[in-house]
Amino acid sequence: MNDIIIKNISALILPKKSEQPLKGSEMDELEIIEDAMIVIKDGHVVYRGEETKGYEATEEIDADGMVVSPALVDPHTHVVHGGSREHEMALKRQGVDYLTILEQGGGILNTVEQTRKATHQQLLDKASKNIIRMIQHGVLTIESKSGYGLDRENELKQLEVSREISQKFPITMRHTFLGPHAIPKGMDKDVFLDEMIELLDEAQAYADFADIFCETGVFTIEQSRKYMKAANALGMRVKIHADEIDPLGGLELAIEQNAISADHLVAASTNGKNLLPDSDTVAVLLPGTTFYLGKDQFADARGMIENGGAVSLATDYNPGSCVTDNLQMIMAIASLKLKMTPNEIWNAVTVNAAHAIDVDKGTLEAGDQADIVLWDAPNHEYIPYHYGVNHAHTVIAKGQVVYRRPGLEPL
Ligand SMILES: O=C(O)CC1=NCN=C1
Ligand SMILES: [Zn+2]
Repeated sequence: MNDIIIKNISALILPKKSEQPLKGSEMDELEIIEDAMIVIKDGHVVYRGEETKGYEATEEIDADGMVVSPALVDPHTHVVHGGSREHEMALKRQGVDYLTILEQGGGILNTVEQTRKATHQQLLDKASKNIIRMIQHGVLTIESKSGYGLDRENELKQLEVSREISQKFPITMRHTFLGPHAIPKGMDKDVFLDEMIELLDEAQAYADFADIFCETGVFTIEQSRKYMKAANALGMRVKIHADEIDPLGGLELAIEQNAISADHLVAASTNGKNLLPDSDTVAVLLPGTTFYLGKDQFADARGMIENGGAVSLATDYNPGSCVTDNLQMIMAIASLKLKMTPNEIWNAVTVNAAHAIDVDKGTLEAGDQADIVLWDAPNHEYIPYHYGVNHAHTVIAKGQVVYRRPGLEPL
């Protein structure tokens, strides 16, 4: 295991480690140390702060004036899935909306068909390409959902692939059972929901959380409550895809059921947003999905933050409603469309994202695992400002360099 000193850091970004997610005005606080260095030993941080003498290491990395931060955390992805849905772009161009495509047997159900056909190895090989890209983009902690199997065999297949990813790559993962993601063709909704509730007990051996898609035409508030109560009764923390398109009151239900996160929230009610600050629920906002669905209304991040809520960001990477694995792009959309400040954005993709999946990541304190990114950027505001490219220059996972941005081949 190399000992490494990273020196000549122009700006070292240090999100605050705390027992609770950052809420309200805390989200705009971000410690940044100039002319800094980091000392890594046995894969962990032993010193981070202003340049100082007295440390030695087998390897020195000259950050050459770059910005350095903890590696990013993506707390909401559907990265394990079969096939793709580019054919749906033609329907979108014709103005067919997301829920109509699903109602017609496409959307999620199209991916279910392709996921059920795929073998474990095929799903692993396909997801591995996205995981590598996420690592190259500075993301080393990832949440991965099932939800494209809709039966025991295929839901567990997805979760097994998800768990194998965490063995195959130097990343930290959290796994979510999203059995009630859609209703299999020809099945009664309540019969199917009871099957997924029945599966919770077995699924909790593979998954950290239980999640449900609460939306018009999918699962109602009452059905979602039934499922979340069953998961809570088993001791599983719950999540919910809530108020993505229609204002069903999913955020209120999330808070009522002590969900660790409520995700999407584009149509969250004022009542729900008022309950958020005093809850233990993190609002995970997915502005890339709003962009991809061609919607004008984005989640009210400003209202949630100014009201004292805890906000995080994620890609929602999936084959139909947000086809990007680039969390840096989400940082830019959060700046442009959610009107979040650079400090809020950095906290939303590090410490608050970590709280949304109950993992101790997103900080660089002594003792923390050395998951670190060197960014080819003049300052921390630059990354949300210059969108659509990868600013990561060097990625260090568990104290080992796992990615260095290549230059051009000799011309
Ligand atoms: O469309 C998909 O595959 C993923 C999704 N689930 C709920 N919203 C989007
Ligand atoms: Zn999702």
